[in-house]
Amino acid sequence: MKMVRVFLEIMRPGNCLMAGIAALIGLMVADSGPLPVTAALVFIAVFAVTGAGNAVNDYFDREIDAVNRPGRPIPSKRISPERAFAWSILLFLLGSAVALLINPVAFAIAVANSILLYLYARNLKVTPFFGNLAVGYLTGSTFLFGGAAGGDVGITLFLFLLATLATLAREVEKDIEDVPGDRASGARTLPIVIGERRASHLAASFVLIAILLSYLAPLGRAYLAAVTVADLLFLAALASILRGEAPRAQKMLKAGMAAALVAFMVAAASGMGLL
Ligand SMILES: CC(C)=CCC/C(C)=C/CC/C(C)=C/CC/C(C)=C/COC[C@H](O)COP(=O)(O)O
Ligand SMILES: CC(C)=CCC/C(C)=C/CC/C(C)=C/CC/C(C)=C/COP(=O)(O)OP(=O)(O)O
Ligand SMILES: [Mg+2]
Repeated sequence: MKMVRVFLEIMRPGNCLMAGIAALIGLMVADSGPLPVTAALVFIAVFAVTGAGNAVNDYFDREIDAVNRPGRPIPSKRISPERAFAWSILLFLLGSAVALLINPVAFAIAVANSILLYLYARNLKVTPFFGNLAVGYLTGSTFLFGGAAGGDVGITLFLFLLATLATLAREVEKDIEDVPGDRASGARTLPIVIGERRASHLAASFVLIAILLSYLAPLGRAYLAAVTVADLLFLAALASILRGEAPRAQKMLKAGMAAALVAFMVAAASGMGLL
């Protein structure tokens, strides 16, 4: 049982769940009456590919995590690097195969994201800003994947933009938080290259633009009420960013992202005539 649990733990199931929900929102925004089997395939594909990305990330990060996060599955020796790597490849293949059952566009996104997640973990992560850009695109792509499965990427492009901006801000704040360890290991992250102050101002601008754009969505009054909760959390995160409190800012940004998913679920439900 412990072995099964560590295979799930290395996937970071909380992130996989958020990503799967985002993809379902994209599906419901694109198609107000999706078939249950399509919804199941969308959720499974995104859950598997996201989990693969997290597992392969821990495989390539095992030396850094042994210092910064020794409790994680590989540095704590609860799973071998080889098994973690094999598990990630299996999940990439499973997620892409399930996406193939949906339609060719969904399959193309799943394969492209799988390759990008692998390259991020192996190389891209340590390149200034491009690593952040990759994670920002990948997070936003969950909505595009759901929209593609529903046959209309349309408005999911707007959700893609919001999610990418919020994730970019959070990734920059996580890099500011990690500057001591990254500097010691020679990683050239954005705050190390342009300075923490400029990097935090960039993160703040991403959050501000995302908040302003979130009110432009033609998604109904119930959505506006729900997204206000998310935007209040993003405003709190903005205050933390400007005060130089990166650890608090990145946690507040994740809370805002979760609240924003609820707001998008409200929009999808009202679009389906459920509200
Ligand atoms: C202003 C506004 C309404 C913005 C929209 C925010 C939104 C809906 C974001 C999308 C949330 C989402 C699809 C999350 C998927 C999973 C996830 C948390 C991805 C980004 O995190 C990657 C990160 O590097 C994981 O690190 P950690 O959380 O520390 O394990
Ligand atoms: C739409 C499809 C088919 C897949 C989407 C795939 C998704 C949602 C990816 C979301 C972003 C994500 C979870 C990326 C995984 C890579 C990752 C764990 C980045 C963070 O890693 P590090 O920068 O090493 O920081 P930590 O490991 O300390 O969190
Ligand atoms: Mg990592």
